[in-house]
Amino acid sequence: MADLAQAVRVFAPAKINLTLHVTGQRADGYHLLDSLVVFADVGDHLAVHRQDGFSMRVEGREAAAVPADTDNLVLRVAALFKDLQGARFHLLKELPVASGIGGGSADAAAAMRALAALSQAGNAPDMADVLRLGADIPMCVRSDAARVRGIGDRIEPLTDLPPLHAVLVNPRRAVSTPSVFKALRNRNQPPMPETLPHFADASDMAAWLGTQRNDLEAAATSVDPAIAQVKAALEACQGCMLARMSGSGATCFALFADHRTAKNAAARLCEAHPDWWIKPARLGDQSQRAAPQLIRSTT
Ligand SMILES: C[C@@](CO)(OP(=O)(O)O)[C@H](O)COP(=O)(O)OP(=O)(O)OC[C@H]1O[C@@H](n2ccc(N)nc2=O)[C@H](O)[C@@H]1O
Ligand SMILES: Nc1ncnc2c1ncn2[C@@H]1O[C@H](COP(=O)(O)OP(=O)(O)O)[C@@H](O)[C@H]1O
Repeated sequence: MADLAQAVRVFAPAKINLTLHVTGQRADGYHLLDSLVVFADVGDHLAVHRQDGFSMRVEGREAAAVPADTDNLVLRVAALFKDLQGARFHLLKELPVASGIGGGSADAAAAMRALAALSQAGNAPDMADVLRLGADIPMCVRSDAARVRGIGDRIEPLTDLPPLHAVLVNPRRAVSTPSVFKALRNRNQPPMPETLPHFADASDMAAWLGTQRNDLEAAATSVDPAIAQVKAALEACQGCMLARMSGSGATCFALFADHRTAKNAAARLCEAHPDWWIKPARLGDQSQRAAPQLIRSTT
């Protein structure tokens, strides 16, 4: 049998909630959601080496706000792996923290994919324990387009979505997810239709998305009014087919017909708002890109 790999690198793609309907609330306070989720070719990068004992280093443009101790979701998810003796993590942080695009969840999910490649089968943690760490983590493990219901635990893969071109914008202001859920007025909104339509192309899909919602948008905007400014700036971009907030904010996305139009819009926004985090992105299935890549092998 081949020896286990010694080290792998993994990409942790940003999660984008194209829709986010809040359909109820459980007795424990968690909200029931119905969300169409895709992943971006923008994200964090994690390298994981086998070693005895755990250690972590966080670098990159967005590293300052990220804990590098046992509060980091990477170390917290690693602690759930049975019999794992240790690992060295090196996180390159590109995604803004507490921004509604699941950065911490994406990192935790990337650590799970890496540790699955580095450890013996059977060591993997229970999904119920993972879900308690972060409701977004299970959907980020696959990093593939999905309809997500429950509190994030009912994941149905969506295979025939058209590729989407977007611009992601964060005003560089962290928004806390619990504070947004707390500010929510209506916790019982209608779900998406039981059967989603087939989309001929990106513009067909954007038109349908326009009939759906992010039910957290008003609550998040009451927590941080800068979200309204970000959304208005995206809506004013040439070729914008739809602008909406992702997750609990503050990141908003806009959809465009092609990558060139998205890149032009991003360039203009960068000129007008040099202090914002602005990225053109391709949205869809990132599962191949997110798969662990061997750094060194003993085989
Ligand atoms: C809103 C969403 C939509 O995808 O995304 P983000 O804004 O975080 O990216 C997620 O549901 C967030 O998932 P995640 O960020 O993992 O949240 P968790 O750490 O599990 O929960 C943080 C807090 O948010 C609230 N929470 C979270 C998920 C949920 N379905 N109902 C809730 O009420 C709870 O108050 C919980 O204590
Ligand atoms: N690897 C990580 N990256 C980002 N935040 C992390 C990480 N580990 C723990 N956290 C904590 O998780 C909280 C939520 O961050 P994040 O996952 O980026 O939010 P969101 O899901 O809204 O994008 C932050 O306040 C941060 O302190």
